[in-house]
Amino acid sequence: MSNRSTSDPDSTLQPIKLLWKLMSGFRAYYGRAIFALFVFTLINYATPLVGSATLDSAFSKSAPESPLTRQLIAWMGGAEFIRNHLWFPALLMIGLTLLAGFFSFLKGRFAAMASDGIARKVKDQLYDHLQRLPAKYHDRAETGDLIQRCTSDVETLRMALSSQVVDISNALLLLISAVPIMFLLDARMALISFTLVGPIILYGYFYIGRVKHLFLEVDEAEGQVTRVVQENLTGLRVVRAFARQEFEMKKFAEPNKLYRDRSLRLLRLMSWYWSTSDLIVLAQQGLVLLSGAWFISQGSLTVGTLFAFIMFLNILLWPVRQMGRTLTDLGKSAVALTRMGEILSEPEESKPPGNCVPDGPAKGRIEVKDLVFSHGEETAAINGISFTVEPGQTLAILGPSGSGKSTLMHLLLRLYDYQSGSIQFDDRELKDLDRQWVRSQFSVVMQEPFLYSKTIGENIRLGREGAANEEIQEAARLADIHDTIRGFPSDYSTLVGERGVTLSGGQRQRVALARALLRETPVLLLDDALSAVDAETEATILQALRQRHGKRTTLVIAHRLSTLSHADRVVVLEHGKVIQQGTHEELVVQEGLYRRLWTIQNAVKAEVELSTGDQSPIHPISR
Ligand SMILES: Nc1ncnc2c1ncn2[C@@H]1O[C@H](COP(=O)(O)OP(=O)(O)OP(=O)(O)O)[C@@H](O)[C@H]1O
Repeated sequence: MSNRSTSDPDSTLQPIKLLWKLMSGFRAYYGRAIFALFVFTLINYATPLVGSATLDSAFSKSAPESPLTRQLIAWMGGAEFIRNHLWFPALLMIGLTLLAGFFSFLKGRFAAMASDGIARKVKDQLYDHLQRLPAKYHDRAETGDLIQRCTSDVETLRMALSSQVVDISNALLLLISAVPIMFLLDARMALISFTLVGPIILYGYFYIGRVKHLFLEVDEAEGQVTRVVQENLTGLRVVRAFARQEFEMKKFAEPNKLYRDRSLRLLRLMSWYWSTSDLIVLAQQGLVLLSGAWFISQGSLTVGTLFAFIMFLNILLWPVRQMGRTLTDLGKSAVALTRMGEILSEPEESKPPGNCVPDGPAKGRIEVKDLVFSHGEETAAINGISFTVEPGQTLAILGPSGSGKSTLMHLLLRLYDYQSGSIQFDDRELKDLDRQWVRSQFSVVMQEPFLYSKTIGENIRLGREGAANEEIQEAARLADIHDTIRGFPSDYSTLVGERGVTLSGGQRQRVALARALLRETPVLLLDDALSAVDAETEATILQALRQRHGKRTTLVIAHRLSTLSHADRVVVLEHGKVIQQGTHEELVVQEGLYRRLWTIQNAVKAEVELSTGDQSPIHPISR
């Protein structure tokens, strides 16, 4: 995250603190919303007071006891004038209601401007921060859960900020301002009116406190549903191929049921809350009505004052009763905020101040010495590897599955930092070099290349922004994919993915290779990058790469010896250790894994040639 310091890596930001921070830049909008709310509240109170003054002027012979009502009658032209011009208070009340509506609109508008702005900002920050988190974080994070935090949790927060913040201010403002006005009107009635307000608020507070944990549980259950759907959609083909639909449906039914059960439980508890608080509100209104009627019959209260109290209660009790729901939603928002805070408080990929950015491009010399790295507690994935690659040389890396080949590539890219030993890049320790600079010196084709839902041309251009079309085509030619692209309906403008062509595994690898070749960095890393390409195409690509030999350092991981045999040097890994090292010619005469693989692959080749009668080499195993 750009504006978050990395100095407090372990602190999980408190929701309130985080919210305050997120609100920066938008607090003025809230100020305006609260001002509009204040005016709205004042007008809201004026309407019943005008009604009360009108009723007392029309029906009461004597002047009302309340000095507030007397003053209001005087402002409105006196009891006589009001009695003879009833249209005037009617118009006044309509005007006041319209004005209240206008300020209510302003309040909503400013609050929405603030909440939408904050939601956008927090989404940007989350996205930005996720880009900067280390590979280790993404290794253990669940994608579905992250998506939920960045979408529905942000939406929960947005809703809270657009309505709940204003609702709470509204209720507080109403309560604070109602007390003096109601006491000025009639102290006895004011006391009676507030009898049950305290219990309503306390009841809401304690009830919500007790069911709060359920909000988190419902949220977690929703997260599980998202996770299962996301996993299922990602692996849809595997599910179909293994006829696992039945199993997947059961797998989905479980979290779905859990979500339903928890939501229902929450709903049940909340409906208890709502009905009970409704009962208290009704009891409060009944109490005011009954005591008002009693005081009127005793001649100690005017009809106008009772009217004003009934109106006040209507204005006051609704938001006070609503406090329960507002607190409920605030509980949800606090959970959502905490979940977002957990992401935002994750430390970014470290950027030690000592890391340097050398001038100009690297030469591409790599010297690895006694390198040790483990992903966690388990045995080291890289366990004391040493080798050297001179600038422009090609190093091939071979080894059984799980021997640490990809991990080695990831260490070179500084996706992880090694625990001991050293990697010298152009005679400087890799750990002392700026990560971004290191990555800018490497082009990489990963084991499972990722292409965006863009056009093929745009996907290749990602290698170098601003590359000319001719350069893109040249890279595609080198990767032997140019003719295939030409055959697509829209050439290089053909979309990849759901809305366009579905590329085969080999085609994807070649597009990714073209992207890496376009980058023209001092080092090229190919992590099993041609595994899905047929042998003939592979030979063509290797031939093209050989012609560029010496221009850039190349590290190539592969299982086919045909891919590896042209390398200047081959390193054979097993269990994270180098078990053999040398040129193809040296290794092929040495006892060991390389020779065994060589024999097996040659035997297979010979068998294929025999069965097809084809005497030409399938692919150039020897140089
Ligand atoms: N992100 C990770 N977290 C934990 N362990 C990992 C991670 N990535 C790899 N490993 C473990 O590290 C070891 C080396 O894995 P690596 O992917 O480097 O092997 P590889 O030689 O590239 O295998 P393959 O040829 O199958 O791609 C394996 O035991 C693997 O389980």
